[in-house]
Amino acid sequence: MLKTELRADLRQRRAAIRDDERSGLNRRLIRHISASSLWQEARHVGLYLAFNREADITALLEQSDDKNLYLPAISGKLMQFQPVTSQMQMETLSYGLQQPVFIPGASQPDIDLYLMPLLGFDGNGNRLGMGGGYYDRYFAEHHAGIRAGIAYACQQVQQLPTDPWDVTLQHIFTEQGHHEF
Ligand SMILES: Nc1nc2c(c(=O)[nH]1)N(C=O)[C@@H](CNc1ccc(C(=O)N[C@@H](CCC(=O)O)C(=O)O)cc1)CN2
Ligand SMILES: Nc1ncnc2c1ncn2[C@@H]1O[C@H](COP(=O)(O)OP(=O)(O)OP(=O)(O)O)[C@@H](O)[C@H]1O
Repeated sequence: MLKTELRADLRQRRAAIRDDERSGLNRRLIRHISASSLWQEARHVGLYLAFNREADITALLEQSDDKNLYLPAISGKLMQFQPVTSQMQMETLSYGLQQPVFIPGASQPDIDLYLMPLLGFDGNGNRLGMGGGYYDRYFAEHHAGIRAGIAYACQQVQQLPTDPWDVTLQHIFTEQGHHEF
C-alpha cells in the first residue's frame, strides 16, 4: 500500500478509539515510559504536544523535575527544538497544532532522547509520520540521541513502505509496553 493510502487508514484507526478509552490508554502509555530506564536516565528529552488524537503524553511535562524538556517548532520546511520554560511563547498553527514560536537560527540543544509522534510503525522500527518529512530532515542533520516512537498499539502495521530518507525508530512505546528494535 502507498504511504498516502496507509496514512488515511491509520488516521481512521486512531480516530476510532473511543474518548473514554483514550485517557486510559494514555495513562498506561505514560506509565511504561516513566518506568523505563530510557526515560529515567535521559536528561534532555524532546517530546511533543499531541494534536489530532495522537497518543498524548503531555502529562510527562509534570513528571520531569530532573530533566530539561524540549518541544518542536516548524517553519516552512524546517523543524527546531526549543526548551520548555515558563516564559516560552506559544502559537497555534492553522490546523490546531500548538508549538513554541519558531526562532530562526536558534542554537540547537543536545537532546539525548526523542519521544516522537507518528501515524504508523512496523515490527522493524520503520515509522510513518504525517508526511511533512520534518523529523526525517531533522535527523538527517542530528545523529545523536535515542529515537523512540510513541503510539497506540493499533497503529502497528505488518510492513511499512520505506523511502531512502526515512529514519528508523530504536524503541517504541505503546499502551501495551516498550519494545527495543
Ligand atoms: N504533535 C505533533 N507535533 C509535531 C509533529 C507531529 O507529527 N505531531 N510534527 C511532525 O512532523 C511536526 C509538525 N508537522 C506537521 C506535518 C504536517 C502537517 C500537515 O500536513 N497539516 C495538514 C493538516 C493535518 C490534519 O489536519 O490532519 C495541513 O496543513 O493541511 C502539519 C504539521 C512538529 N510537531
Ligand atoms: N533528509 C531529507 N532531505 C530532503 N528531503 C527529505 C528528507 N527527508 C524527507 N524529505 C522529504 O519529506 C517528504 C515527506 O517524507 P515522508 O513521507 O517520509 O514523511 P513522514 O516521515 O511521514 O513525515 P515526518 O518525518 O514529518 O513525520 C518527502 O517527500 C521527502 O521529499
